[in-house]
Amino acid sequence: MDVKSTKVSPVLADSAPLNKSRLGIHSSLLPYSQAGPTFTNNILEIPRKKPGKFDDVLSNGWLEAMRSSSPPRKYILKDFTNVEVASEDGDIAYHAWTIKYPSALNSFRQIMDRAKNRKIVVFLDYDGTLSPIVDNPDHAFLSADMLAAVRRVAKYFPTAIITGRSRDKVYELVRLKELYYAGSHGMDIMFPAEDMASGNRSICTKYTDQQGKEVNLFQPASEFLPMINEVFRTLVEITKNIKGAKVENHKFCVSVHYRNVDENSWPIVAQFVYDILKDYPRLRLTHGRKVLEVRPMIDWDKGKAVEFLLESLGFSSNQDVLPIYIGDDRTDEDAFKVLQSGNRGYGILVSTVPKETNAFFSLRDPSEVKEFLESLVRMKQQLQRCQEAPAGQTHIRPPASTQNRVPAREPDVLFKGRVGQTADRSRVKEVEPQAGP
Ligand SMILES: O=P(O)(O)OC[C@H]1O[C@H](O[C@H]2O[C@H](CO)[C@@H](O)[C@H](O)[C@H]2O)[C@H](O)[C@@H](O)[C@@H]1O
Repeated sequence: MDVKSTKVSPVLADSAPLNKSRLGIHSSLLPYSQAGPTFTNNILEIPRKKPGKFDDVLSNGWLEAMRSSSPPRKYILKDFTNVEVASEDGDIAYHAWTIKYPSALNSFRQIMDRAKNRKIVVFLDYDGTLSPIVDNPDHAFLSADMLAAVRRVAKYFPTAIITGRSRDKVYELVRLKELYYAGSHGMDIMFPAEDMASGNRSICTKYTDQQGKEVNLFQPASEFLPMINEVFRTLVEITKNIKGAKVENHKFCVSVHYRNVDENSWPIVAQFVYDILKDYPRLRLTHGRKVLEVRPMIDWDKGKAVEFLLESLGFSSNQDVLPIYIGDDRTDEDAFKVLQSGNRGYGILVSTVPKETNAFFSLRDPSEVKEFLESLVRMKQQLQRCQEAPAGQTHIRPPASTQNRVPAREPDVLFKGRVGQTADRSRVKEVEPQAGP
């Protein structure tokens, strides 16, 4: 990772925005916010817009991306096979997709073979990966079982959560001190000072946390803090009359949720965000699951955060480590790409529907994520027991939950150094570039 260049500035060259803010709201948006969208007889009226003027968001692909962030049940399988197959319940399509992106549970032995003599490092996304997607982002809690699984996995493997949420917010939801946390899509990383390998120390800010512990903070977008706050306030104001819209401040990025907005009003949400980005050329958009995310235009993402954390843990050598990243979202693709390049590790996409991805394996939903984490723990425990067992009694069985998923094989073939299957990179297509203003 080129963190050194980051030290100078990770910010892509760009002109500064015109800061004409008044009352905390960008002045170019005041015509909207002063009059504001209003409802007459339940019909949303937006004063400044001419009828039918959503050309920007129609032509730049935003609306299409917004719709595809929640794929229809009847999914057309055409991107990854030569034939078009329509499946009423999605099962056939899903099954065909898992040939290309096999289940990480079914492939557990393969993953463990690859982990031989390597340190597994676990990276976890939060929403849609550890907690199921729910309508209200404030109610995205971890189940007690998932919390226990994450706690156990962190006992045996370095484990980090990398999320689009703010670091504080995700910590409030997880509250496990033994994890590493990267909030704001990796733009806010906290790392215990004493554990940090020397390389990255110089680009961090020292900070003493509430418990008096020294931590290092890496915040490559810190100069954007006032701008993000201003954009947050503006977006709250201009969307306040759009029923169901919700704006969240995640410190170095802002989320505009449209999950609970009537689909007819999605163009309005999109146009508001689009107009903001026109006024703040140093900000950009990424699409998440029924959420538009406004973030600084800096060369930093979840993939860069994975590299930063691996280096901070002292695992810059590809040979010593097997990073596993589990995520469900488009923003997780940056991390999948990093692991895919040079066959460094495994990305695992969490999805109940077929999706084009840079991940290597798949899992259906958070309950399968939990099962996978538990399998990692059981495998590690078995290994430890083996190491303590008298010589000659070192047979290892895969964890019970994955035993019936793997093809029958001699139990001790595992960990005998069989080379793990090499990634067939030709199968992976580029993901759609994120739309910009
Ligand atoms: O990187 P992540 O941890 O996956 O965070 C991405 C976004 O997650 C949250 O929104 C998503 O989950 C919500 C709760 O299930 C759901 O209501 C929403 O529709 C999803 O987009 C979070 O609220 C966002 O701010 C994050 O950016």
